[in-house]
Amino acid sequence: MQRTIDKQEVLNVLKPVQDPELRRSLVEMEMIRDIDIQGGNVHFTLVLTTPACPLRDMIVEDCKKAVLSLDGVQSVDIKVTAETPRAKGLPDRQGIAGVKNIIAVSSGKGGVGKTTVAVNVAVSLALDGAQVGILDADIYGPNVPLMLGLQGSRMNVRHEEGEAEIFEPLFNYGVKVASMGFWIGEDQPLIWRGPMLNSAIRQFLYQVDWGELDYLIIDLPPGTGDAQLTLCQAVPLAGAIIVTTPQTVALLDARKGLRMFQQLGVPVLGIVENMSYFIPPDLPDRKYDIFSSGGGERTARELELPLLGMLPLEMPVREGGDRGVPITLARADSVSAQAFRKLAQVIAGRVSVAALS
Ligand SMILES: Nc1ncnc2c1ncn2[C@@H]1O[C@H](COP(=O)(O)OP(=O)(O)OP(=O)(O)O)[C@@H](O)[C@H]1O
Repeated sequence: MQRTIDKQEVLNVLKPVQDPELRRSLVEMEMIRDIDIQGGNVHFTLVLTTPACPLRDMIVEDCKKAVLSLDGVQSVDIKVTAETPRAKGLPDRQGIAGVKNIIAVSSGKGGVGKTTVAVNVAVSLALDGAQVGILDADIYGPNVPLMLGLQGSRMNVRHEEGEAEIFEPLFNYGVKVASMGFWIGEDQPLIWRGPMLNSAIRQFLYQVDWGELDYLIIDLPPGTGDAQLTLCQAVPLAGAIIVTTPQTVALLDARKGLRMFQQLGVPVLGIVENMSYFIPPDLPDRKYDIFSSGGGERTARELELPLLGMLPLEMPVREGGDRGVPITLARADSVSAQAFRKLAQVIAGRVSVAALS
């Protein structure tokens, strides 16, 4: 005879199961919902804190194991969904309605792959099911349109009675995109001066019709100038990421960036080391440390920041960027694509931890 299992029993065995990153009980965080029991078959919904949860499989396995330990349970069916929490941020900053987490991607100097990281992280989050936007604030060289296959596009502007102009973002590969390049033309050199720059950036933050977003990625210009200051002071950032390469000079630039964010009260999520090692196209199983190894780890240690990921230098990354098809889509099984997917999940995990702690 089948024993009757009740919901409370299921909740009781699930109580000790924790989200390993948040280190809190799934039950206490109300991540277990809609329990339905049909004889020995238990169904429920697991609501994660990000669609890009890095530990999703592990959490599902832990839940299954716990419920199967209950006497009389024959099968466990778990539907996994996600509700991304909203970043806290300082009270004097004005959030963007509908946008839960704003993440700035920065670098101390140009050419380290900041835009490549921003674009591939955005696409990776979208591939995991998140609602994602990217704001190209790199006014001195807006490369996001090129890398997302939107070169030459223009943003539509809506004028509503008595309202400010509203810009409609473009959309490609699951990502909403706004770029200075859609406005001024990618090849038009522009000299931005303080107040003009300030108002352009504010328009891009608050007058783009972003809709509902789990993550808005901002590709900052390199360095620590006016644009970075304006942005960091305007919106409540969930966090900033500093992209570096392994050379020792990069450490100095990274430190400057870190200081700026700290002074502005912006949490730094960690360091991303790009071009960590080289994978030759004809020998994809080989790895060469061209810039000396361990630079990113050393930088992260010295700055007391986590190293969020190490990305290889691989030709298809540049080719994908130039062709407007990010490596995460163009060569989804490549080492680089896998590294970007993992990086995006690590970032999403950190953002959730920060929002809920
Ligand atoms: N991991 C990588 N492997 C191969 N090529 C890469 C990698 N990362 C970036 N690149 C290439 O290096 C060049 C510079 O990258 P990117 O434009 O992303 O840098 P950036 O830091 O945003 O530069 P800037 O801010 O000066 O515009 C691009 O051609 C890009 O395709």
